Amino acid sequence: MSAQREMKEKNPWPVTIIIIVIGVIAIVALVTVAVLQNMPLSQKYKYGIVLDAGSSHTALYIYEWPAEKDNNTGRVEQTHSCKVKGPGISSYASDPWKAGESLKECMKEAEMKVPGKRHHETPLYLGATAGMRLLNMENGSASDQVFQAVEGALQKFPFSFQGARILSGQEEGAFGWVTVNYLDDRLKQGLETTGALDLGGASTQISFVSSNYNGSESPSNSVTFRLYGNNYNLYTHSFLCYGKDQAMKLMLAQQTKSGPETILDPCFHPGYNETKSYSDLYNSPCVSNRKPQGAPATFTHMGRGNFQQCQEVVKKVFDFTSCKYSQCSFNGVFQPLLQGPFGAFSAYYFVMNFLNLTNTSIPLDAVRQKIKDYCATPWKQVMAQHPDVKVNYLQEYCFGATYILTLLTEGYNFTSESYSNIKFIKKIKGSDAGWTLGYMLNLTNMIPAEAPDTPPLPHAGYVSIVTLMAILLFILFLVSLRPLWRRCSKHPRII
Ligand SMILES: Nc1ncnc2c1ncn2[C@@H]1O[C@H](COP(=O)(O)OP(=O)(O)O)[C@@H](O)[C@H]1O
Ligand SMILES: [Ca+2]
Repeated sequence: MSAQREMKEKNPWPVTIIIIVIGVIAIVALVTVAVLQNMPLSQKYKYGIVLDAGSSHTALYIYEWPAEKDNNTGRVEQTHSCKVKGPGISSYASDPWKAGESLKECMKEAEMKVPGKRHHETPLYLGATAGMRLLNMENGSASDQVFQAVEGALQKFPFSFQGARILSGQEEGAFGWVTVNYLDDRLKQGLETTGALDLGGASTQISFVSSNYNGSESPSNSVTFRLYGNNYNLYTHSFLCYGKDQAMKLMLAQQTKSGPETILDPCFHPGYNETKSYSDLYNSPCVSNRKPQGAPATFTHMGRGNFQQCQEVVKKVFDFTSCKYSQCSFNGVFQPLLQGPFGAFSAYYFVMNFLNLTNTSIPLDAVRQKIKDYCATPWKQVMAQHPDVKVNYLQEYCFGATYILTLLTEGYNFTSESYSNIKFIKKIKGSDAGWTLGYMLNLTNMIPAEAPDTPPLPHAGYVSIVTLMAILLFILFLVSLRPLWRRCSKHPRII
């Protein structure tokens, strides 16, 4: 026996150490291969841009999602938004090119925010809502010119421009509903959905799933979706002219039927006093046919600040007289039984948030009392208490809150009980509630009709199990060597 061999036989530890080292290397290699092979690919992002051309203003939203997850969704997030300066594009009817110009600043911002190498593949959409619907009704060629100007401006940017168009009221309602439920992760999990209430300036939408509605009664209010393997039969309706700003015109038209020189308006604060022009008030198709004959050029708009009386005037803008269906909301429009939780956004949120009334567990009577007190507050005092709020918004919160309450309770039939099912929201998980995200998800086919195949284990679970198994195998291996070691220690000279 050589001296070296003798050494090994005397001392088995070098062999054991080698076995352990090889074992550890094998485990590390096995786990590393398992982890790398199954790791989600490195996170590259894709982008999409949507311009919401509303009646009162335009906003740009940038969305981002992991590149390899186009079809697995639940992962699209809003990363940036930009508010276009100036009014909505429909206000540029007499100067269309300015509508295009107005978008440039936000578009430049988008160029900075989206990584350069993604510019060409980033889809860019512009959707216009009720402001352009009204302009199109009133003056089709002016609306075409505004679109030409806007398209011309957007095409100059390096994104993949997919067109500018007017959304139908149904699309606006349905995509708002998709957005809310997508962000809440309700679609993928097949959970009970949330209804969507959107209050714009020129129109308002209500959309929800009701189990007693299958679309057969009033099919024009029905939108069906198959999303992640679930069928949805959505009820949706958009009321043109019932957005906050046009509803105010309806309310003022109610009070200026006879063409008076002065009105004492219960929906404005006491001490409010402005001279307004009849032609401005009656400039929209929502009221143009009601313009009083022989009215003076202007009227003095004075505030009375009386919530109850304001509610009476506001009620008159809704027609509750006829319904040819089993049940209606107002203006003869079918509405099934309200069901489930609701998310109320856009002007619903702005107004209720201003009045600290977003908490819907406050009883309706207390909400009414708060609005009553607010409306009765003298205009001077209101202005002094809110020096940073734009006067244009400030003067309208009394009317806005009264209108919201009347629309919800008298219009849509929310009760003191079901009122608490409403949540006034601005954002969900960092993304604005509104139709834009749903619109983009739909146009990029990002919500699959069928549920995507998901691996039986999440990545972290998979890695843990592989690691645990490898360690267990190795321990088993060491244990199987135990008789060998025992022999070594009893007869250290013989292996
Ligand atoms: N800070 C705010 N306070 C009150 N109202 C607001 C505020 N910001 C926006 N709004 C209102 O929200 C509404 C938004 O409507 P918009 O989306 O432009 O119209 P539409 O959806 O009918 O085309 C407008 O009535 C606007 O006055
Ligand atoms: Ca809107």
